[in-house]
Amino acid sequence: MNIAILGFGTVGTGVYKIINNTDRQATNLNVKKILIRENHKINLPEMTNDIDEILDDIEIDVVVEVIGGIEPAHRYILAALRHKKHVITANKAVIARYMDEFSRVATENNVKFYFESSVGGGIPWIQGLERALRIDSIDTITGIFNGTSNYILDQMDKTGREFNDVLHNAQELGYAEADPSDDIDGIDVANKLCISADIAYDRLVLPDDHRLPIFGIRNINRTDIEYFNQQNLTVKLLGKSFCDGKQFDYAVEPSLCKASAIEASVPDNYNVISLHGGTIGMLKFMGQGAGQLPTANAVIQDILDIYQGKEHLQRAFKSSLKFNPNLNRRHYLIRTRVDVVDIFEGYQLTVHDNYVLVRDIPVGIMHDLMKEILIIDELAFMTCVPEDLETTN
Ligand SMILES: NC(=O)C1=CN([C@@H]2O[C@H](COP(=O)(O)OP(=O)(O)OC[C@H]3O[C@@H](n4cnc5c(N)ncnc54)[C@H](OP(=O)(O)O)[C@@H]3O)[C@@H](O)[C@H]2O)C=CC1
Ligand SMILES: N[C@@H](CC=O)C(=O)O
Repeated sequence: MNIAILGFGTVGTGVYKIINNTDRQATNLNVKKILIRENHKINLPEMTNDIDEILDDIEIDVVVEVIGGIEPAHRYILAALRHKKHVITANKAVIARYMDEFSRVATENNVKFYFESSVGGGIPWIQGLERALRIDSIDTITGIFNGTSNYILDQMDKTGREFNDVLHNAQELGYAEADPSDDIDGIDVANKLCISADIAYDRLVLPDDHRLPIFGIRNINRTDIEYFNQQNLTVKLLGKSFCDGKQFDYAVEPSLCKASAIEASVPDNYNVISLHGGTIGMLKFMGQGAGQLPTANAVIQDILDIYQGKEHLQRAFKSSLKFNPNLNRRHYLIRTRVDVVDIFEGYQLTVHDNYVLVRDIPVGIMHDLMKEILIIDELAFMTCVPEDLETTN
């Protein structure tokens, strides 16, 4: 099979390396063309600056889009599908926005659009989710979906280093997005949770929906982490969605995990993503959620699925499930210099050192109120607290 790689950065280079160095099934694959930016120097025979050279090459079967971002990735993916080429992409930002359009155009042109690497890097999460859906409805999707933020929190916890210092490391290791704000503000998790919910619920959940509760780890500091540690708790950035058959919710938020929770001990750039289905119960998928070779590995698994004629699930996005950001209520710890008594009028508040515990508040309302607090105190931080935690008494 002849392949074109669009974008020769961390993941694109990884795909090229694995294909050219394996003695297993990927020996049936050949990288024929690599698209690089117009102003970049051509230093490999496969390289070109001209997308049309790839689109018009009838020998190219598969286009791997790993440029990232929305445009021109969106345009190139559509053009490749319309030129009857299968498309594989790791680009969750563009998939989360255009999953329905890509799926429809792929079907119209009788080609495949696969994206295993877009959620959970090297973890076979999409495949696992699709398999689970053959039997069960999924009522829970939850987990650590971002390698960069997990690496930052884990390193801050283990080494006591500062946030920016560790973020810089994550960038050097190839984990972070071109704009790392996406990693630390929860946007990347939001994109991945949208893709997962699209598949699980057969309903499009668009990341631009301003009602989605999304809060990242930008404001966490070492003192927060030390305080949580004293209580034997570990903070993780989680994506969460629950469905009761008629409605679903959705949240991206820092969450405290007890030492006994699997999530608490997920290290470095690893992710753990869970689903719950009626007959299978809870299923957890763990592996490296970011990084060159694990991500490239998942890209190549998709190519091999096409090579072997393996069909992935097709969704029509026809479900009438309603989004309700306040479907669930949780407890939250907030660190802020703002007097929050009036803001949380009607809710039970307890002061714990520099933190205020708000009990039993609907998730969507909590996120909306936190936006108000951030206008006055831009360094404020909040985290969800386990329901049965003793300190909440
Ligand atoms: N890194 C990871 O661990 C993972 C990444 N992903 C996703 O994979 C995609 C690629 O990520 P990654 O490889 O890390 O990103 P990089 O920034 O390392 O690579 C992207 C490459 O594409 C190039 N590029 C940008 N625009 C164009 C263009 N118009 N034409 C040709 N080349 C272009 C960039 O060049 P330049 O440097 O000059 O901008 C860069 O070389 C992203 O969507 C990311 O979200 C998914 C899972 C894991
Ligand atoms: N920046 C992302 C890369 C993989 O999706 C992450 O850190 O998880």
